[in-house]
Amino acid sequence: MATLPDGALMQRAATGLATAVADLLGGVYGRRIVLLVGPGDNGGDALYAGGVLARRGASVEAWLLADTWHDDALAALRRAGGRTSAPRPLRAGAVDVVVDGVFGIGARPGLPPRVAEAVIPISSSIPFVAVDVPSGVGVDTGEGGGMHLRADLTVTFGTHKIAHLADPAAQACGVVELVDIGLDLPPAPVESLGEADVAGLLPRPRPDDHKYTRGVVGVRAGSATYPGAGLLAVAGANTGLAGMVRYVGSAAETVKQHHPEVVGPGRVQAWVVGPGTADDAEQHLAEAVADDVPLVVDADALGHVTAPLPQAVLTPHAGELAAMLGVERKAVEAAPLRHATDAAARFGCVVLLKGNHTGIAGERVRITTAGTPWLATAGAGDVLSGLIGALLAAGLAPFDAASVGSWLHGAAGTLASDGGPITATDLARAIPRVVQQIAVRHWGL
Ligand SMILES: NC(=O)C1=CN([C@@H]2O[C@H](COP(=O)(O)OP(=O)(O)OC[C@H]3O[C@@H](n4cnc5c(N)ncnc54)[C@H](OP(=O)(O)O)[C@@H]3O)[C@@H](O)[C@H]2O)[C@@H](O)CC1
Ligand SMILES: [K+]
Repeated sequence: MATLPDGALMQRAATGLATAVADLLGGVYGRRIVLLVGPGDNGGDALYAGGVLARRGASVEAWLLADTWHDDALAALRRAGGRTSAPRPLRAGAVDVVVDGVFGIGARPGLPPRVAEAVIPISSSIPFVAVDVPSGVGVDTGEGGGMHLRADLTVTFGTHKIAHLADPAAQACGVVELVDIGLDLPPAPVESLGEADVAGLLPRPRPDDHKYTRGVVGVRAGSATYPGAGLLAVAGANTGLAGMVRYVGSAAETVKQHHPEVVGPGRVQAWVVGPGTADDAEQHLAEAVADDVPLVVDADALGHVTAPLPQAVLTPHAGELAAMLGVERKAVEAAPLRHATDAAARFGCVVLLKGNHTGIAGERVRITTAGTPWLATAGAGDVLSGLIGALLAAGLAPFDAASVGSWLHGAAGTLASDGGPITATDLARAIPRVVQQIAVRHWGL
């Protein structure tokens, strides 16, 4: 900022914001726009963007929701023909868009009563565009906590903030659009893999490979009561990413019928332990740990993790993590990243907390944004643990195996779903197709 003329970054931000609003509205002339304006530069961005839109023929009114505001930005809006007005209830169709410029990266979580009173009587059918973040969310934690606004589109600047990635705040952002304002940024404490990152991390078979050099993954899952969990964990492991899959458990007959290439007990480079193992979970976990290879611990086996497991990836959902940490499920859901990080420190390993945006805590934090809400279906977690096990067996470090596995799982869900419902079996079948698309796009095969 020191090297740029005063206000240059804000002008870039406001121009990007105005363009995004115009795109959303499909035009500017004659559109009716309300700006919710707070005391800081976030309100300044909204006011400057309002000025740009007013010049292009929009009717722009600013609701000043704090005792102070960005003076120069308000003057610019006025010069362009915009006006200020008092908050009023807005019925459906009363205006075309509301722009939330109340608080940005300077926000404390929660909303003052004056803002809440202005916003509550606005019809939920009017589109909201958040400037930088929906006001009131925990910008640097993704935690929801108190009251906050929700957006259909969030226009952010320079880089994504944790609130755009981590639930529950991420769910309040709608579609997130990043405007490049030319910042030079340090390494991020939280990362989100994209397809090219996954392409760089995925194990790639070499010409001199054979099945054993590509890694063998062992699956300890399923029981007489839950043979399906064993089958689905095997389906996730048996997607071609490792050289071979072994199965150990009481669903061996069913597994053999569905997966003729899967073999029985023997040496493995990684274990998957837990899905559907019921009463056998503790013994399976003890035997897998005794092998001293990396392992995925899921479902029934999670309750038997008491000591640190340095080579493990734990894959709980919110309820399982709550039980492991002795807290309420609600507490985990309100602050998933914090609880995953706590668990990673406590159990000395990588913790992958499943959710809308899955969080992976290890040496750093990664958040998976790939996926679809259709993935919330029985057995999808079993497929994920099998898949991560295969990546461990293929030689990825636990943190990479968990985050790459989670990304592939999300992408396979999206591909299989194509906008409609899916089963865990559809999901597993789509994994090789996702890998094939990555290979074609990024490896030049
Ligand atoms: N930096 C950059 O690179 C660029 C930044 N840009 C833009 O600037 C934005 C950041 O602006 P900002 O720093 O002025 O803070 P902002 O969020 O507007 O508000 C702070 C004010 O709100 C108040 N307040 C906060 N929470 C509150 C609450 N819950 N309840 C009540 N009051 C609360 C807070 O009060 P205080 O905490 O001081 O008591 C303070 O007065 C950023 O998001 C982006 O839009 C771009 O233009 C380009 C480049
Ligand atoms: K905002």
